[in-house]
Formats: sequence, C-alpha cells, structure tokens
Amino acid sequence: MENRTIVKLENVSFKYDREWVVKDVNLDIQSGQFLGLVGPNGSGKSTLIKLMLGLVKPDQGSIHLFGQTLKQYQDWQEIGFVSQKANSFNSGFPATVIEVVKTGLVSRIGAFKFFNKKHKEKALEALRVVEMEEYAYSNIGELSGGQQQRVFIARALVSDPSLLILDEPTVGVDAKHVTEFYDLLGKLNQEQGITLLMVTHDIGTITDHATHVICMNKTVHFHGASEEYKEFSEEDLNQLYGHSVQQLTHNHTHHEVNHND
Ligand SMILES: Nc1ncnc2c1ncn2[C@@H]1O[C@H](COP(=O)(O)OP(=O)(O)OP(=O)(O)O)[C@@H](O)[C@H]1O
Repeated sequence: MENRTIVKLENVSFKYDREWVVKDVNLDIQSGQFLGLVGPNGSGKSTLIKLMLGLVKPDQGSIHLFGQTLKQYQDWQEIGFVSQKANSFNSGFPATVIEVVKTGLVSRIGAFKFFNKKHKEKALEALRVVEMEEYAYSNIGELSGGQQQRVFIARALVSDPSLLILDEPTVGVDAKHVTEFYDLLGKLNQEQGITLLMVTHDIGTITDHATHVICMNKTVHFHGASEEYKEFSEEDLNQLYGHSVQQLTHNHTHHEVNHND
C-alpha cells in the first residue's frame, strides 16, 4: 500500500486560557502507521487529538486531514474515534451490543433514517472483526470493561474508517486482557490497513506494538520509529519528558510514566 500523509499539523498552538497547552506542533502522520502518542500527564495529548478532530480550533498554525484543511474537510466517517470514557455503561443501560455498534453509522445514513438489513450486516461484520459477534444481542451493560471497549472499536469501525484514533483505550480493560487488546489493534493495522493513533501511558507495551512513537510535552519532542525510541536511555527519556519523570523504563513491570511532582 502506498503511504501518504493523512494528518498534517504545521506550527499548531492552542490554549484554553492564558497558557499554551499545545505549542508549535509539527506532525506528519502517514497512512499504514500504528502510532503511540505518549507524554506526561497534562502534556496536551488529548488536546492534540481534539485539535485533529476539529473539536477545538488552533490559535495558531494549520491542520490538514487527508489533504484538506479542517474547514474543507467533510468526510468524518473516514476517522473513527474511541475515547477513554467509552467503556462506562452500567449494567442497567437499555441497549444491545448491535444497537450500540449501529449508532456508528448515524453520520453516514443521517439520524432519522431507519437502519436496514445492510446496516445490520455491517454491524455484525464489525463485531466479527473485534471477535464479539456472539455478544451481538447481549445487553451492553452486562459486558466487562474490555468487552465494552471492543464494542466501541466495532462502532468506530462500522463506517470503514481509514484512521482510528484511540484516547487511552486500555483504561478499564483488566490487565490480563490488555495483551489481547493490543493484538486486536495490531490486526486492524496490519490486516485491515487502518492507520492507528493511540494515546497511552503504557510506554513499555506500546513500543512493542506500535510502528512509531510520538512523545510530546506541549510540543513534540520525539517522533520516529518505535525501535529508535526503544534505544533511548533513561537519561535521554528524562530529557524528552522534562523533569517530571520519576520512573520510566522499558521493563514491563515498571512501564508507567509516574508523574508525582
Ligand atoms: N476543557 C479544558 N479547559 C481548560 N483547560 C483544560 C481543558 N482540558 C484540558 N485542560 C488543560 O490542558 C492541559 C493539557 O490537558 P490534556 O488533557 O490535553 O493533557 P493529556 O496529556 O491528555 O493529559 P492526561 O495524560 O492526564 O490525560 C492540562 O493542563 C489540562 O488541565
């Protein structure tokens, strides 16, 4: 598959109030990549995602999606989004898994049109990809956090996105299912050719699965191949992250960025 730039940020800066939260970010995301976006707490990762999704407007700089400016860009079904708060349905929530997945088609068919058989097939196909087809008619609230998160990925996949953005999707997924979750993401990237951009604190695991890492703290301090990122010493990483990193190794038992200052 030919690689092309699908997200381009040029000198993007943004502030909610007086302080810059994102500053002078230049970024070029190519199709086919699996990118991990890492950085300390409050370093602007979620805000950068919001900027890419057009949810907040940059104060400076420009953003292009699939070669178009944010203003021109209309084809939002090309971009799937799974947020960290996705897996929060309680057990009483009155919707089946397939109903939740079909809501991912609303932007494509319009909110007040009816779902037909073709849409049901699309939803079942997306559930098959995330290996949740057998739960199609279960109540969403009865599933575990990890299962719910798979359903939310299916909802994002149902409109055939070429870019899937995930903001800390493993929050609420229990540790023993996190590996399976990464395997699923790897499959989406390699077999379905979906470009993935995933915000995470889980540096040890992401570098084993992602092709590329973006490390930011207001601005982008590193953007390159995971293999290159793995070569950094702890001292290099401390410099990348600033003084706030207390503990940061590639050892899988201690892979969290611990921000206690
Ligand atoms: N809606 C908002 N209004 C004002 N300030 C905000 C808002 N959202 C985030 N911030 C501030 O912007 C900064 C960056 O927040 P952001 O959530 O983008 O960082 P993050 O890297 O995703 O953090 P975390 O890893 O803790 O999720 C923080 O100082 C945060 O307090």
